Amino acid sequence: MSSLLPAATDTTGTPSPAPRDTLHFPPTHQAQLAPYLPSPPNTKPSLPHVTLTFATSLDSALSLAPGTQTFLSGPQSKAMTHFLRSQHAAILIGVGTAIADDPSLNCRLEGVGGFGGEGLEGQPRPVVLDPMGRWDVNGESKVIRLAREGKGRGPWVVTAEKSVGGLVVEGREVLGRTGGRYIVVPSTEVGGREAMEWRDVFSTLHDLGIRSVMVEGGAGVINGLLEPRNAELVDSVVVTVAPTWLGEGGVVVSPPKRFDQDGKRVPTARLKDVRWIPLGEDVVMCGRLLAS
Ligand SMILES: NC(=O)C1=CN([C@@H]2O[C@H](COP(=O)(O)OP(=O)(O)OC[C@H]3O[C@@H](n4cnc5c(N)ncnc54)[C@H](OP(=O)(O)O)[C@@H]3O)[C@@H](O)[C@H]2O)C=CC1
Ligand SMILES: Nc1nc(O)c(N)c(N[C@@H]2O[C@H](COP(=O)(O)O)[C@@H](O)[C@H]2O)n1
Repeated sequence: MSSLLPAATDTTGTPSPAPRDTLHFPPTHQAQLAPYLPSPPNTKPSLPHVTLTFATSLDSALSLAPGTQTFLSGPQSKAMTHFLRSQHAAILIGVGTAIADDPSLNCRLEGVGGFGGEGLEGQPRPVVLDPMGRWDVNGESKVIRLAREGKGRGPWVVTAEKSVGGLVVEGREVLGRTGGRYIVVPSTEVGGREAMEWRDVFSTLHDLGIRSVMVEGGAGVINGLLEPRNAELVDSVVVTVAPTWLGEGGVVVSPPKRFDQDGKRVPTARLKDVRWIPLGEDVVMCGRLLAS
């Protein structure tokens, strides 16, 4: 992933103006994040670098209520998120987020493709984990519209073998036209759902050439990745903490309880190598998961 990207020019060599929603993240702040970014060589064979990142309230909520989108990040930390997006080959979200947010999942940082840069340089691949084929991806989905406008890539949708037969043809066609596709990952039926091992999801993405993944959420995805058995898959954690309490009923980051060999309750996960970076009214906390 690049840091200095060539400016897009028109046929006369004049730089094209960047869109109005273009974001800027200063180099001094970029340098503070550097230790947590993907940098080759990746030490995990056949797996990408994985960064777990999200914005949370002081009561650990990602949004006010299920099915709703809540803006927590201030302007500076939003620009930080887009800088992170520019540094990863893919952004992954769960289907709950795709349905609730209709997200853009592109990078709007100054200098990336579609935002002053050439082609799709620096644009990550959106990946939606949708084992049951619940996401109605269509021509009006924001991620598709942006891909059509050259401001992002077409999404890859990770689904279960069992769901393939039920996928609507329009979804397939819409994905195909923007360079997106469905990807099948092995799954096991658990309580009527198709559960996937995160190792299988990431190794499939690695097989498809993806060397770094920024996992943005939502709660189901994050809580699963914070389970001790998945800790070794996560390389960095970058959390934006916003100075607000959303109140009861929010969608919260709170991974399952953990017990030691004697059945005594212990913390589920903890970070090491922690750095706190104040950005506007928010604080961005970076770290690495302690091995369990
Ligand atoms: N503040 C922030 O930074 C962010 C906030 N959000 C917010 O989070 C909320 C959405 O969170 P949530 O509802 O938890 O949804 P998620 O986006 O976490 O999606 C959860 C779904 O993903 C699928 N999934 C997750 N893990 C697995 C697995 N191991 N194997 C197979 N499938 C899996 C399941 O789909 P299925 O149900 O089909 O089995 C599951 O129900 C929204 O309100 C959104 O706005 C989201 C991202 C970031
Ligand atoms: N960093 C961050 N801060 C917030 O306040 C958020 N609500 C989110 N949500 C994540 O970003 C996606 C929406 O942004 P785009 O439309 O893709 O620009 C959303 O789907 C979550 O993944 N993130």
